[in-house]
Amino acid sequence: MSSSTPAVRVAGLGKTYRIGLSGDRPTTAVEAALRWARNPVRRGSHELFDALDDLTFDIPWGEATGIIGRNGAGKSTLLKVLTRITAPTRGRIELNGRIGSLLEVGTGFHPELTGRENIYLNGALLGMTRGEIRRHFDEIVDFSGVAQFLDTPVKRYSSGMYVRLAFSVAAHLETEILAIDEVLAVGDAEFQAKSLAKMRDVAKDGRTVLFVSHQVQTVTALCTSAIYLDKGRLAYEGDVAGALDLYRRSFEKFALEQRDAGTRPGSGELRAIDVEIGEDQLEPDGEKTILVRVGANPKLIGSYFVSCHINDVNGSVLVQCDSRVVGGWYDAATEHTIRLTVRTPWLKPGRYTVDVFVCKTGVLDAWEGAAGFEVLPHNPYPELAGDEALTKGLVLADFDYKED
Ligand SMILES: Nc1ncnc2c1ncn2[C@@H]1O[C@H](COP(=O)(O)OP(=O)(O)OP(=O)(O)O)[C@@H](O)[C@H]1O
Repeated sequence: MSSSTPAVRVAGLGKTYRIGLSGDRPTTAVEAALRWARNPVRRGSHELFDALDDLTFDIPWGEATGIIGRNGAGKSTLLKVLTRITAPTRGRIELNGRIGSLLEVGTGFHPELTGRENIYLNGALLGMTRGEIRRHFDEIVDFSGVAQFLDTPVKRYSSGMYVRLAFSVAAHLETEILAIDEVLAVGDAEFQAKSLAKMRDVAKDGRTVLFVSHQVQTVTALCTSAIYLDKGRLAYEGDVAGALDLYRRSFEKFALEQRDAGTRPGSGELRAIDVEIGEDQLEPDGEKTILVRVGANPKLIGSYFVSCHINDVNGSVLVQCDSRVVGGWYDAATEHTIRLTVRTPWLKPGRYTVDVFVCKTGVLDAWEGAAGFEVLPHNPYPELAGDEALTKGLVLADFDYKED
């Protein structure tokens, strides 16, 4: 690897999916909504969707580069294209070294083979000799902590064991470039910390790490540079702080845009007018009340229902709540304010967002990020408010729940 040529060079890279075919469908309503918002073009009889569009960038040697962007921005697709899991539709990729990867759990290993056999298989696929693999074998096994199960087929591994071994193989085999997707979040906290340290060492050795994550803290801790993708396009490349700033601002911008019902997905025959949370600061086990005011459309025949998602900061849906469960169907002839109450689960302190859907047979209105709330660290002495309780030493100050 010469330092004058970059580790990765990408020029005019694009990936277009043909959508509407089985297996290519969006998996969630929000996903469908996001696609709709990106105005897929119809070319001929197919609907084509640009998951990546005209990306051009270089990644130098020794960088740990974070790939940041909102859900559906194209982060995983970019890693899949770089690692040749999927072919690009346009453009050019230059990898000036071998690339090891850890993408979705379940890819990369052969389920019927044992841990030991998979280590050799992976090494061979990366073009390594048996001798080279043997040299790293012990450190791979030690790091992964799955020594006891080395001769067990990996299909019997838990997802945590699987990820530990897969990460260990990817990080220890001598590939010059390492591509890791969010998947590490599957492991326990201790393993995540150990993996981050390992990735930092890999970059210090002059190799290059590409890392996809929604976790702002992890990106800050690991990465030395970042690229920010927005709807499949490269919106920023540079330092981590700049990329994270854009990422944070995209949520505010998106929330503002979504207030304008005309920009939201859905048939529009009926729209939510307003969404409120009973209280915007809750205890971890507090009841979450979501009030959805829905307008009227006397021309709409039949009744509708509402549902909502509660999402964590990473955009994962934690709770889905649906008025149909309690027989909540509403007549569109008049305006209604519908109350959805979620009594469980216990939520860890942090910031949550709420998506609201007004539906009949299809989606009439999908309002992503319609409201948000904060779950506070539990105060066992509610008679003393926040700071006062802390200064009196009554509340444990070392809660581990630092959200960004
Ligand atoms: N095989 C496929 N066929 C059709 N569309 C696809 C396929 N794979 C991904 N897409 C679409 O391409 C877009 C980008 O997906 P990708 O998984 O790369 O995004 P991401 O930024 O990694 O999102 P997330 O943060 O949610 O994982 C999404 O809208 C997704 O639905």
